[in-house]
Formats: sequence, structure tokens, C-alpha cells
Amino acid sequence: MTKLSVNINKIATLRNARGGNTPNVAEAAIKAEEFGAQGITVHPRPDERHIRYQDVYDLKKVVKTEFNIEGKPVESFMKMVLEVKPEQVTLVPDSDDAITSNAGWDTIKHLDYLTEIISEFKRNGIRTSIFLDPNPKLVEAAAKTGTDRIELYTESFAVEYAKGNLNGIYPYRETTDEALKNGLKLNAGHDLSLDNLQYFIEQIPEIDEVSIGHALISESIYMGFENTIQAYLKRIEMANKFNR
Ligand SMILES: CC(=O)[C@@H](O)[C@H](O)COP(=O)(O)O
Ligand SMILES: NCC(=O)COP(=O)(O)O
Repeated sequence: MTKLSVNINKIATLRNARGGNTPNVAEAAIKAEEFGAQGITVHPRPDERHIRYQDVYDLKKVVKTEFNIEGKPVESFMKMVLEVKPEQVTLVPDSDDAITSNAGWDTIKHLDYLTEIISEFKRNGIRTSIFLDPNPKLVEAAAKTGTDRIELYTESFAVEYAKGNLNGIYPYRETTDEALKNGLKLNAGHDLSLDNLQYFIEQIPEIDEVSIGHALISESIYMGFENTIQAYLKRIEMANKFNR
């Protein structure tokens, strides 16, 4: 059954807008788990535009489900993750000026670099995942890095699905098949929403974890945080029934 990890970056965006501590990021994580979240994801970016490094240390004290820290493995990120020791770290090749994550790793070009970093995290008992475009040609090299999982970067699926084009799923199906052949487990994320999640999981039931933030926090404005998390869990449940 696919697990839902709630990305709370945008809670921190709202908190930072006024310079105080409302909404409280740690309280949001506690509530998200109370409402059914099976994991908490954060993406502390170098400019700390939303999640700050201190938030990560504060969240470590309260997260009771799975804690997933995403980011570019710069030295400060590596140091923080090795100190916090979350259940999972997800490596993302972000450029510092990107408005959001916009690409996965070139695992062929960065094989040695990723292998070294992944071995450091695994030596410290942290499960690793690497952000990957839905391209089967990148999977064999991803497996060679020693990573536990890949995270399918789902923006292109979301864009095509919003246009009514269901064919956008095919690269994800092909990449998943290649990943399973190479002994990798699968996560997925970026631009997943209440509109597109059920179809995605129906077509790719092997996904172990989806991490969802921007749409979920936005939908919560209208539906409420608890109702929205419950709605996501229902979408996953319905998708799994489809595959029984
Ligand atoms: C890796 C990924 O897709 C998400 O972490 C995404 O980067 C969210 O980041 P922002 O909340 O900064 O858009
Ligand atoms: N890894 C994806 C994530 O954590 C959240 O991405 P988004 O739902 O904010 O686009």
C-alpha cells in the first residue's frame, strides 16, 4: 500500500511571510500525523526560503512516523542530515535559483558522486532515495549508486494529465519496470494532487511512498487540513481497490 508523506514546506512559507512562528511548523507536522499522514517530508533549500535548518532539528523531536529530508547534497545539507538521522534522505539536483525542483539526476554523469554520498548516508543507517526523471535509461546507473529507492519526478505526468492526456503515464510505467528489474524500490512526487493521484497509483501500484505538499496545502485552504489528508488517503485506498 502506497504511503502518504505530507511535505510541509508551504506551512513554513506562510510562517515566514510574517516573520513570527505562526503557523508553527512542528505543530503542523504533529497535526498532519494525527490526521493520518504516514510520513513528513521537508525540503530545506540553501536560501531557507521556507523550511529552515532549525525547523529540521525541531521536527526530528516530534515526528513519530517517517521523516524524509529532501535536498541538494551540499556540505551543510550533508552535515545536518547526518546529525538529524531521518528515516530517509532524498537527493535532489536543485540549482540554487530554481523556483522549485525542476529536474532529476543524470545518474550516468554523476554515478561516482552519488555513489560516494549515498554510501555515507547508508553507513549512518539512513535510507536513500534519488530524484529521477521518468527515463528508463537512467535506472541501471541509479541502481549502481547503491541507492535504496528512486523518486519518480511526476511533474510531466501532472502536466499531461491536466490536459487530459493519459499517455503521460507511459514513461513512468517503463521506468518503474526497469527499477523493479534492478531491485530498486519506488517513491514518487512533485505536482501530485487530489485530481491526479488516484490514476497515477492505479497505473503504478508499486509505488511505496508519495510525497505531496504544494497541492495538498493549497487544497487544505478550502477543505481543511484533516479533510484533505483524509481525501488523499481515500484516493490511495481507491487506487489499491482498483488493482485488487
Ligand atoms: C523534490 C520535490 O519535488 C519537492 O520537494 C519540491 O521540490 C517541493 O519544493 P518546493 O516546496 O520548494 O516547491
Ligand atoms: N518530493 C515531492 C514533494 O515532497 C512535494 O512536491 P510538491 O507536492 O510540493 O510538488
